[in-house]
Amino acid sequence: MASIGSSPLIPRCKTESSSVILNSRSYHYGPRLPFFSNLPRKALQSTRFGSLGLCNGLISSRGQLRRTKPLRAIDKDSEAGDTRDVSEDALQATIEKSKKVLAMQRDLLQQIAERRKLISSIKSTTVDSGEDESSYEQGDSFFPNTRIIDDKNSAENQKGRTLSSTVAPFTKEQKPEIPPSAAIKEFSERENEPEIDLLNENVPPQVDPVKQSKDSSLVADWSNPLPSFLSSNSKASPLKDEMGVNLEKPSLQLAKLPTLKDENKVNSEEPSLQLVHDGKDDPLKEEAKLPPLAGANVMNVILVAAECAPWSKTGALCTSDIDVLRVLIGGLGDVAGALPKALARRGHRVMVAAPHYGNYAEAKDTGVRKRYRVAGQDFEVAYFQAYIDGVDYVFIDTHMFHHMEQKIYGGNRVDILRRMVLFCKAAVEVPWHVPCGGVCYGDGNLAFIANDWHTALLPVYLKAYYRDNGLMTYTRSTLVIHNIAHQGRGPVEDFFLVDLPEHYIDLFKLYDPVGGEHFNIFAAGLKTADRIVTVSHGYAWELKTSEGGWGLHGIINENDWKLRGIVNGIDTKEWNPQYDVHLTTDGYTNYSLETLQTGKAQCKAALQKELGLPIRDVPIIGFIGRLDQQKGVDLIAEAIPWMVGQDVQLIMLGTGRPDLEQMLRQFEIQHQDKVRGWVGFSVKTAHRITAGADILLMPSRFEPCGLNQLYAMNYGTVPVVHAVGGLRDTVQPFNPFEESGLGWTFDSAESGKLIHALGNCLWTYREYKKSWEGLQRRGMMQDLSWDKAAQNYEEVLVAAKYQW
Ligand SMILES: Nc1ncnc2c1ncn2[C@@H]1O[C@H](COP(=O)(O)OP(=O)(O)O[C@H]2O[C@H](CO)[C@@H](O)[C@H](O)[C@H]2O)[C@@H](O)[C@H]1O
Repeated sequence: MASIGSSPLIPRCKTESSSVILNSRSYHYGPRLPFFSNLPRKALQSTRFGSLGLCNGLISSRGQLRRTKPLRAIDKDSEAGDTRDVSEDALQATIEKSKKVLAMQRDLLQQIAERRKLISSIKSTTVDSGEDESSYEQGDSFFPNTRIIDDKNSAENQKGRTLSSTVAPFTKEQKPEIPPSAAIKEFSERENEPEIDLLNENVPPQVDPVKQSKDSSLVADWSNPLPSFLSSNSKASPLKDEMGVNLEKPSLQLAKLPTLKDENKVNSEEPSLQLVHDGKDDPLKEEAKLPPLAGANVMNVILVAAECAPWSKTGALCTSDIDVLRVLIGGLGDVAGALPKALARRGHRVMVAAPHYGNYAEAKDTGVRKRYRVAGQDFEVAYFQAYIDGVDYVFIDTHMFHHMEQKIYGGNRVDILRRMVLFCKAAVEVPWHVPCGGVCYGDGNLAFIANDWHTALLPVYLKAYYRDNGLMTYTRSTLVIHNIAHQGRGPVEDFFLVDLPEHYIDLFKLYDPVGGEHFNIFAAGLKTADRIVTVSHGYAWELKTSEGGWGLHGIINENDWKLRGIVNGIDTKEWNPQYDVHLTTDGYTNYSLETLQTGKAQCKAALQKELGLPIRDVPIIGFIGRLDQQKGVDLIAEAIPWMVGQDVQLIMLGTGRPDLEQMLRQFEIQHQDKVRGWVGFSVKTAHRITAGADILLMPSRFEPCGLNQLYAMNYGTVPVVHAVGGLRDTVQPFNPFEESGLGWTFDSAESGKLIHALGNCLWTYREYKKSWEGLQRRGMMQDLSWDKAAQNYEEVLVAAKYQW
């Protein structure tokens, strides 16, 4: 016989007269707790009065004991020392009343069960199975709450404390909506609560079904923008107060039931659009294994970046004079294109806010218009919005951004600064103004992720304009360092372009031997952000050194407590040889681990053909990247005489410094049969080189993370890298004795070292085919996806959330 008392959510009170374990200390019952001990044993047994009384009339809204009218009379009498029997009529009335409540309760449970069944059947037609079900017991009559408790405390729950089978089983499809971590957390909170064991299955918990169904609307609390400790999970929730501790959880579980829209996007706040982007056409979807969800950590996240693939990703020559080096960013666009999707897959509601450089077909004008003042001038801003792959994209439109996609960081220093000021001012208010799927993000439970100096003003504005004034109190900001070499430097007078209170100037002032006393946007952002992330562990360490910190190492050391290195992932949909859209024409082919040898050979021949190189079996060395000091192109230049003496082909794709571009052209002219120097920015060619080359060269002088080596390994292309920053983190050196490792590394930025590493690599390619294949396969078999990184980002965002 199932007992309602089995639900761990329902405080247990053993009601056999001899074993009543109510404890006045834990329940605050009041001074005369054992009043019912005076009741005749007969009355208790025949009417189960003890249970009814306790559970139906004696537990107050705060879980305290409250007395029903008849009991009060009894109590009074007993106080007076009168031990007369309880009035039969009063007892009967109480019993009748309780039966009615019980009937209503059952009815309600039935409704819950029906809803679950409906959802399960919908899910079973739309969701792929294949998940490991072992951790989700398939008990057929368990209330969800009970199940989770069972997982945790199975021994305890062997005692038959299960709920009536009117409730459908907790199916695996429901897993995303009832995150184990959340449930376990709630449970552990409850473990400390007093327990009352209801042995009688006829005893209803103290519930007002009308209220309960009304309070099912607490569904909104799951996505409540308030921090979770202020949300309905709190022990002090109104539900608990009104209905007794034991009834809150069923409502919440009901609230977390998946809905149709949730099927298509984990983000439960998005309405109809969910169905539109269900990813049915995505060939990867079937294979994609759902990562664990964020559970109780779910929050609203807005990633703010000056570029976002595929809409904007820098590649054109930058003529900026705001940075120490006149170079481009490119990897930032890739990260802004991929990390948000991974965060959304974990269940967060995620938006990317980026400038609207061109007319993006997917983005629709929201009609929202706002005006922002930049350096004394008003600018009107429009917001365009799209929803793709579970992510909201909000493009901030103003005439300053138009047609800048080829020169995102181009123009004179003041122009760039004005663009970034306007962008950050507009971005920080996006959660207030821009409805996505009809609902604004709001500023509660909100985390901004700003990226590099371009958006380092955002944490500063968040503080100066809002948090200092009691606004956006629950909003947090994390600043990601993709490249510390670009800092947004200028003369101190630039401070007056950023429209901040005078006393904020100190945040921006920095002195170093390179710039003297100057204005430094990155410095202010690093100091103000709640958390700092950089894109690898190695780079996190380098940033703290005077060589790697580029003048900001002092600030970074001071803020070390909030710095964390998280290695980038890659977009395994964009960069996957099996589905790469750039490998479907011109003789290229898609390939996988199984078809690696034939597929790659075909891509190699296609690449040679496309670039006019001799088509033969010779190692192809590739290089893709910005042509600048960072990427070590000069080391390649020094090694060229040695390289052309080898039987190899070298293909370089890049754009950047004019002198280095010229050098590329020159190499090609001089070594027509061996070298191709492609000056320009071509995503298609980058993909094709990655697929067709055997070796990818990355002699970067510094490399915060590096994406190309990750792409290369995913395509079975073996990297040869300078062991710095993220390159050291991600390319374990080949060990021929153990047949382990992923590529070759060299430990200082010297052409001799490069040649040595590359020489060993070529030797292995030619002489040790098995080892070579092992290297390729190990590279391809890694999980390079963003899922792990997204989980780490989530930890950072959660840490920021609870930081005051
Ligand atoms: N000519 C060209 N044509 C086509 N595509 C081209 C190209 N030149 C570069 N790319 C592409 O641009 C991206 C550059 O990625 P990197 O990691 O090298 O980034 P970058 O140094 O710009 O970014 C910074 O941010 C990223 C992201 O955090 C860090 O990985 C990195 O270390 C840091 O310097 C890659 O997708 C690459 O294929």
